[in-house]
Amino acid sequence: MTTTRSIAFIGAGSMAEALIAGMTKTFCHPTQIVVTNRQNRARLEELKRTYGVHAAQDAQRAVQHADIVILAMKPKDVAEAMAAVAPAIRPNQLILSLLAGVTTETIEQLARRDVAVVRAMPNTSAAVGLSATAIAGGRFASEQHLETAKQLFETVGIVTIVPERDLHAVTGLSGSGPAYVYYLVEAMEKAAADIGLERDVAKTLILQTIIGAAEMLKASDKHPSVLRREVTSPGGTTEAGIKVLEQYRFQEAIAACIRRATARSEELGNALLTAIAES
Ligand SMILES: NC(=O)C1=CN([C@@H]2O[C@H](COP(=O)(O)OP(=O)(O)OC[C@H]3O[C@@H](n4cnc5c(N)ncnc54)[C@H](OP(=O)(O)O)[C@@H]3O)[C@@H](O)[C@H]2O)C=CC1
Ligand SMILES: O=C(O)[C@@H]1CCC=N1
Repeated sequence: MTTTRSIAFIGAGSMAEALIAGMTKTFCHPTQIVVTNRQNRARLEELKRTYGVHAAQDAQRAVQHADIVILAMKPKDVAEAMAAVAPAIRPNQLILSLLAGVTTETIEQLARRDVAVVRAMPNTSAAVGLSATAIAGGRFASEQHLETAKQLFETVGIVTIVPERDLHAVTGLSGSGPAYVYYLVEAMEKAAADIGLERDVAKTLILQTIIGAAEMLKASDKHPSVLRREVTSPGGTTEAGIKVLEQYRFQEAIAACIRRATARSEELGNALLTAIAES
């Protein structure tokens, strides 16, 4: 654990909290972190109480004293947030952005300085230390900046470094990915109720089925389609069930979903650029 870094969060929502929970275990001491937001003072106090971090209302001051500035507001709010803190940004800082769709170039532009920016796409499983995070460096980010970002995100799961052009796809795949799994679980729970299973029993069975399948995928070298076939006895129940999924074009629906989420990431970045150009 380093003793020299100080970290300012601009935005104190669910992703900020998930990161703080991980970072304060091995990356830094809670007192090295200061959290800021737009207006919700009670939320800052809550984070202060829970994790022992500092809470501040003056974001510019928080940024002035930080080595790492973490942007954790929604993409639509970043221009306003950066306008408030840009005067305090120094060239030797690292700006770490969690924002879906927003490029490092846009962040550099909003910072009004040649500053190191690393764009990251974690997911909400960071809250339990199991995020799948991808990161990419901007024009002024060095190997060392990427390494620092990697270490930071490793406190909440696994980290892979990708070219920035891949981050829209990563966002559509693993950034939004937990929601797809939850949607499947919702569907399974509804189906279980329809076929008359008691709610708690169904919930336990579904959860263990998901965990078991995920562990199998992790432990085995086999392709998912092979693992699927191993469940599927000829003329059995699985075959009958999968045929229905095929009739409903399940795999096509998933592919379209991920493509659309990927395109939406690009749209969020472009919408911000338009808003900046018009302001
Ligand atoms: N949720 C997810 O699954 C994931 C989200 N992301 C990205 O992480 C970012 C944060 O998402 P999430 O934590 O879900 O968002 P939340 O809505 O939970 O939190 C947003 C935070 O931003 C603050 N904020 C808004 N405007 C400003 C401003 N002008 N200045 C300072 N702070 C501001 C809000 O403060 P206040 O309450 O006071 O308005 C709030 O604390 C997003 O950009 C998203 O794309 C990335 C990966 C996964
Ligand atoms: O839905 C969103 O825009 C954010 C980014 C990835 C997950 N949640």
